[in-house]
Amino acid sequence: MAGYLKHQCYGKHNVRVSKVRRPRQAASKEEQHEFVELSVNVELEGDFDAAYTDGDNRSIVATDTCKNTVYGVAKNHSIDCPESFALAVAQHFMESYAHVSRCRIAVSERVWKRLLDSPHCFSALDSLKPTAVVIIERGSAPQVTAGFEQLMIAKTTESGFSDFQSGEFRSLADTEDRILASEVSADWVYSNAKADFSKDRQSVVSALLTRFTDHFSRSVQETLYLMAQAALDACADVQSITLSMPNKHHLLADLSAFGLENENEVFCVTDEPFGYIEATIERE
Ligand SMILES: O=c1[nH]c(=O)c2[nH]c(=O)[nH]c2[nH]1
Repeated sequence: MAGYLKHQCYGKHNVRVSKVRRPRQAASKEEQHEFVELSVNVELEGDFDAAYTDGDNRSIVATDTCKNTVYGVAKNHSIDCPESFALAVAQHFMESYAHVSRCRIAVSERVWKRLLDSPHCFSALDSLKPTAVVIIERGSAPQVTAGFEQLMIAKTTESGFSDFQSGEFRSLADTEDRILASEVSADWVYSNAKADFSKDRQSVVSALLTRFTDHFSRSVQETLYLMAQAALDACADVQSITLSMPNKHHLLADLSAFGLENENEVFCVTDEPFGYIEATIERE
């Protein structure tokens, strides 16, 4: 054979699981349901070389078993947040299979919110998607990363972009008043796995949003940096945070051909191409 097996990793992706909790209200006989839905990626590394090189499957935990493990852990544990569920699944694999050296569990949540006051009807219109990744290497403490995707935010003033490089291909004019819109993704890394994940999640999101509103933005880059610093200030257990803030352009529509003035009122919304802006801020 011309090559050797340098790296291998396998598991099951997009294992979708939902869970209903049916606590009975003390005061009434009505059940007030709670509903959570997660999509889970399982990846295992370890002593599986022979399956690749010799067709020897004896060490393989079937990906079907990986899928079933997600359902089993969902049955045996309450699903309080993506972080604690990812930890429980990762710990299950590490405790059950001594030849697994590293387990990575990535979870993303679809948030179902109670519809009106119904005890059992929900809607999932909310855009923010909580995420978590837990990695356990044998002999090391779990490494927990929490985050979210698809947080749509915009400000219709208090944003400008000026004094940037002039060059052969610059056409964009300086502006002191524009729309700033983004679909934010965040990942924050914990310094330990014993943090209060649910409380910290609320604090991080609230700090990010508050900072977004409270200043004149000179660029997406500056706003991203200020938001990330606010998140670190809000949560002592967070070691670093990565924010990705694509600039979803709202460009002033040129209505001059129709004899119409456009006083920062009507915009062309473009999905593509978009500005890509990302940074990681690490606690000093
Ligand atoms: O906040 C911004 N940062 C950029 O780097 C950039 N580039 C651009 O065309 N518009 C913007 N806006």
